[in-house]
Amino acid sequence: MNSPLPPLAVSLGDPAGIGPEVVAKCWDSRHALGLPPFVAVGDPRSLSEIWDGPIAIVTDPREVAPAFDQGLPLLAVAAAGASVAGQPTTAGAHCSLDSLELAVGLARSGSCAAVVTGPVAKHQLYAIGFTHPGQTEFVAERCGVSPGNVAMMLAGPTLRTVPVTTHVALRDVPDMLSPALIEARARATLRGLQRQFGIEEPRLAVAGLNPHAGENGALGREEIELIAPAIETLRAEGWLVEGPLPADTMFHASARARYDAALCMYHDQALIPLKALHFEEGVNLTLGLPIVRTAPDHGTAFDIAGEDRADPRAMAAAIRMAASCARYRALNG
Ligand SMILES: NC(=O)C1=CN([C@@H]2O[C@H](COP(=O)(O)OP(=O)(O)OC[C@H]3O[C@@H](n4cnc5c(N)ncnc54)[C@H](O)[C@@H]3O)[C@@H](O)[C@H]2O)C=CC1
Ligand SMILES: NCC(=O)COP(=O)(O)O
Repeated sequence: MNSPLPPLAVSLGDPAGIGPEVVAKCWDSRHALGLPPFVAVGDPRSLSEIWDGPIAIVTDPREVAPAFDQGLPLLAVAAAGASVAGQPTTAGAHCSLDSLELAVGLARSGSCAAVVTGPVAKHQLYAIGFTHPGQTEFVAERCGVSPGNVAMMLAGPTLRTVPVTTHVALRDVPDMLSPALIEARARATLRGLQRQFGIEEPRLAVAGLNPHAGENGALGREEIELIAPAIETLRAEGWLVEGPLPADTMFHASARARYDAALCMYHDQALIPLKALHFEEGVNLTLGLPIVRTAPDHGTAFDIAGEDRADPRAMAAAIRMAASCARYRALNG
């Protein structure tokens, strides 16, 4: 018989965002949503302000499984100052970073099976001196992996996408692209499909950067000079890779059936199709790490925080996917 996984660590994200609400709703519906034991990591007041359910304060992940049916287990990280939903503060940004740090540490130590990160506001973090583009790169660094060697995958029921460049200005994208970066993201994606999803021979579709994938160089030369050479290298290594494909025709239903993941050149090229199809259940996961990390695809949604309107399904999908990837890794190494 398989031994049970340790609990998952779920950071609440920005205390003024919808992270606390969707985590609380996940706990409320844990049986219906099929969720394994998890421990929230963050500010208790961000929960009690928007939820009157039971909170079980724990100090050790080993207390989580026995407490899980009594209340939402919480490892407390207090924010300096009150937390008001919809009103982000500098203290809240510090709290979201401390919660992320603790949750990642729990996964790295093995006392939690995986980390699921709640939404943070990037501009709030940048304002307190956070130098990473996002949580993806922060987690990579904490795990001792170069940010270039991880992949930010957005996954839904019928589509998985990975942007080569992540949180950068669009005007900087062409200069950041290189065959080496495209190859590194592709390898992290392909190995992640094998290692976390059990797809033995993964198929990767690679998007072009320019309209019509450059139209033979008439509409841009990145496909010829950067993307096609990277694809050739990957094919020579034995990977099943096609492209560069025109991005506008690679996401309809019959095109999606031909690949396991789409490698895209920039953030919106990857995230628009995923969120258009699967916003309510989209999961962001980081491939290439020694730990499992997932997150819901949405952000802090300050515009609806505290109004009991936040949909918990993406957080639930992130928790389920973290558990399933952790189980797969535990069984297959
Ligand atoms: N993984 C993360 O930590 C992410 C963080 N962000 C951050 O979130 C902040 C806000 O970003 P936005 O682009 O406005 O995206 P957002 O996802 O926070 O909100 C976009 C729209 O969707 C709605 N929405 C989002 N999640 C929802 C849910 N679970 N239920 C119901 N409605 C929901 C919001 O009310 C809003 O109208 C930014 O500062 C960004 O940095 C954005 C995406 C991911
Ligand atoms: N748009 C995706 C996103 O913002 C997720 O970023 P990260 O904080 O998980 O790196």
